[in-house]
Amino acid sequence: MTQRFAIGPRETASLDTAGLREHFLIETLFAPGEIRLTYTHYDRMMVGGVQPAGSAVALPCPESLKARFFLERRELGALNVGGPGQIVVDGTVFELGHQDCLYVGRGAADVQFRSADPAHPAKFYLLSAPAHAAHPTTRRTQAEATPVEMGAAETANRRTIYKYIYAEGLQSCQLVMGLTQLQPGSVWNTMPAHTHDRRMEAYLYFNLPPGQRVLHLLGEPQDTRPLWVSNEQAILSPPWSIHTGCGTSAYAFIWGMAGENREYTDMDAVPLDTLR
Ligand SMILES: O=C[C@H](O)[C@@H](O)CC(=O)C(=O)O
Ligand SMILES: [Zn+2]
Repeated sequence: MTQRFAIGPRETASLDTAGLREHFLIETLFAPGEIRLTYTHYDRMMVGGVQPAGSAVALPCPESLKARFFLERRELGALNVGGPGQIVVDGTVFELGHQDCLYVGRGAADVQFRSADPAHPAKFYLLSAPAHAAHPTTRRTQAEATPVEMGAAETANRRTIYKYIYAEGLQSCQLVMGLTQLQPGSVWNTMPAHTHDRRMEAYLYFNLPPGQRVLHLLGEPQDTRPLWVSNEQAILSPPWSIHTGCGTSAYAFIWGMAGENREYTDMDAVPLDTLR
């Protein structure tokens, strides 16, 4: 498990490209047969990926958690961006197709990830936050995640938003999680940009065609920095930072948050003409 310390706007503004990438980019989330976890000190959110191959991969309990099992004091959101798979929680099997989501509540002692077909593996993107209560382990399929259309072709940001874990959806302590798919020809996400200093956020960019990239923007609204991101890489967004991006083609991303509340609409929009 790797670790990322929380840094503030002043240190961020002094970083060069390599420094920005070291702090805010997670380059590899998916490797065959492996689970990869990054412990961030932004709201203690853990960001990870697991790509089961021929056999099941268990959710480990890293020593640094000082816990008896991973979810002893945590909750987990898992969203499948690969082929069909299963998550087995204390013996109960949940089938997860492409872009289906499972919320796993505090207290689950044994969590196993499986691919239905190792030749077309499942890829579960994982977010985990500290939890003070046990909410039921529940699946929400993409079909159940009521799509909302946003943006317009004229501003190159027509996109569909699917919400899974949030105040009106799957219940959690802190976690908020969903997916945004850009329409063909649209390239801008989350524009106008916003902050929400009550919550950190992480993005996993995916569904990016080979050779295409996303130029992600972070930083304080009046002091922004670019970060070039490839398919299936994740970025961390501190609570004080904007998080927006422009692709060289359409793409999708999973957004996830932890912090003070679970209201999807709690965002402080930044007027476009004030961005620097
Ligand atoms: O706080 C909310 C998050 O930044 C995302 O949900 C934004 C997003 O998916 C979009 O506008 O496309
Ligand atoms: Zn946001």
